[in-house]
Amino acid sequence: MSHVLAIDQGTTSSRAILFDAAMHPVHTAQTEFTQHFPKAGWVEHDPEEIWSTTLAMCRAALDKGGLSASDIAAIGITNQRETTVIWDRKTGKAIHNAIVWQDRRTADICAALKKDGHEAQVTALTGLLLDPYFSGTKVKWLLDTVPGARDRAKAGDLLFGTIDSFLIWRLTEGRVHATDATNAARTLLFDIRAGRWSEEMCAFLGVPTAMLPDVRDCDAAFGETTLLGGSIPILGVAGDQQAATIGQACFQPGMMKSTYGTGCFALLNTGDSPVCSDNRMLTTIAYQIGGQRAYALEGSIFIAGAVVQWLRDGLKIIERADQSGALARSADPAQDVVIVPAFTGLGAPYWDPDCRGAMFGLTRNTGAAEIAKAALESVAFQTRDLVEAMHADWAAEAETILRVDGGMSASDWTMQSLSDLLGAPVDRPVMQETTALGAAWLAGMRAGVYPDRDGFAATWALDRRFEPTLDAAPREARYARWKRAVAAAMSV
Ligand SMILES: Nc1ncnc2c1ncn2[C@@H]1O[C@H](COP(=O)(O)OP(=O)(O)O)[C@@H](O)[C@H]1O
Ligand SMILES: O=P(O)(O)OC[C@H](O)CO
Repeated sequence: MSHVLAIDQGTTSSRAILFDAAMHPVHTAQTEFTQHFPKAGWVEHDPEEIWSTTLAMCRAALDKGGLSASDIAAIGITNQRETTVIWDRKTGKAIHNAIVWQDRRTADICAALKKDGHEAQVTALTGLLLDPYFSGTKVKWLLDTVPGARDRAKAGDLLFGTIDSFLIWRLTEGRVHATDATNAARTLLFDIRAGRWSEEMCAFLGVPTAMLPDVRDCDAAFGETTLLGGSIPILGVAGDQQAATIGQACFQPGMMKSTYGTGCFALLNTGDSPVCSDNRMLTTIAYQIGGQRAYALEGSIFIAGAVVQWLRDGLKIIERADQSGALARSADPAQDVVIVPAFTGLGAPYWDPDCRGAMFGLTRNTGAAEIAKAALESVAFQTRDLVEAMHADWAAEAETILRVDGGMSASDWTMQSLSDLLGAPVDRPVMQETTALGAAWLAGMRAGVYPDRDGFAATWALDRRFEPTLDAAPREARYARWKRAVAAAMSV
């Protein structure tokens, strides 16, 4: 019983990571799976492939470590959030492909509800916006589109879940239909203050309550699986961005983490009462542990590391992502190129799905280095937008120190520019597997093999602190220029 198995079911890959008794990741198995794009703006996953890759990775991680079920104290699950599955209670088969969080097919439903003036009420209940990003309108679309689905759902024959619920159902072979509070908080169906499903939102979107999972704490018991060669309890569940918040030990109000993967998701812990945003941030549940709920303000940026992929695969000015920093460093400091990377619209705080990317400040001397610099800086400017909005919403007494993680946080150049443009320190931990660690800690703590919250927080270790090196005047001038560039891109 020396290890904990974390399942990290993400947007592009399924991973299983084994953590040892000292909470170190010791064996990892990972595989990508198929992305389906049936129409422009639609993104689907095959639930059977999500399940088969997840189970295969769990078995592969155990094999790599030469471990068996009896060595595993508990399983923790973390997952891509909002992605929606509806399945048949008897057969366990999904009635349609999963509709992924990136999918825009319900934009018209959202626009119509917004036009009718419903958004303020929806935000007050759920902390979210009327945007296709969230699960609620995806469930409505499925129930409206798949023949007979709504009647079957009303009769209790169909079940809804985000990916965590679907995996729990499969792992427990149909014995447990449950989710955790962080995943529930992303559905548009959950009353984040009362901590239960909102009958009002369910009625509003025509979602029968009979199909909803039981909502539990992140460190609750979610049943047991016997599919890995013996019985293992599932004792931890959190959406991936919340799991990273936990993994970064952001347990005090005012602590903030930002994860730089394909996109970027920043969460600011606001303590035990929800903060309503006047600046188009989301209000969400950061975690619910031992019956205690903490809330967060969240800002979601759609393009972060993806801008580096564009430098590599689109412009072909680098061969590998880790070359982007050196190229940016070689840029002519006299040129001030700005890139607004709105390749798929803009997320927080602008929420403009129709905006497209733009580049400003080009001269005859502009080359690959200046473009790489502007691309990396766009991530810093977008983070500054989120930090500004969060501070306007919630006047923290203490200075906010940002804890960073995700693939792009490996770039020293980007993290330094982030600190410079924020005018604040940026802390990068030694442990980069923060998302999986968050899920593993929840499960291991509940199983009694990992320390309590304070003990866990004490294990957080700094790899490097980036301190601002830019004076306030040039910093503010550059940020003002970014704001003008965004306004111009949105006006075209
Ligand atoms: N050294 C680096 N410099 C800049 N960007 C990087 C670097 N290493 C990885 N990235 C970017 O980070 C992203 C991958 O991060 P990851 O956390 O694995 O993302 P995801 O979980 O969304 O797949 C890619 O978009 C890649 O371009
Ligand atoms: O799977 P990721 O890392 O792309 O994260 C997706 C987010 O949970 C979407 O809200």
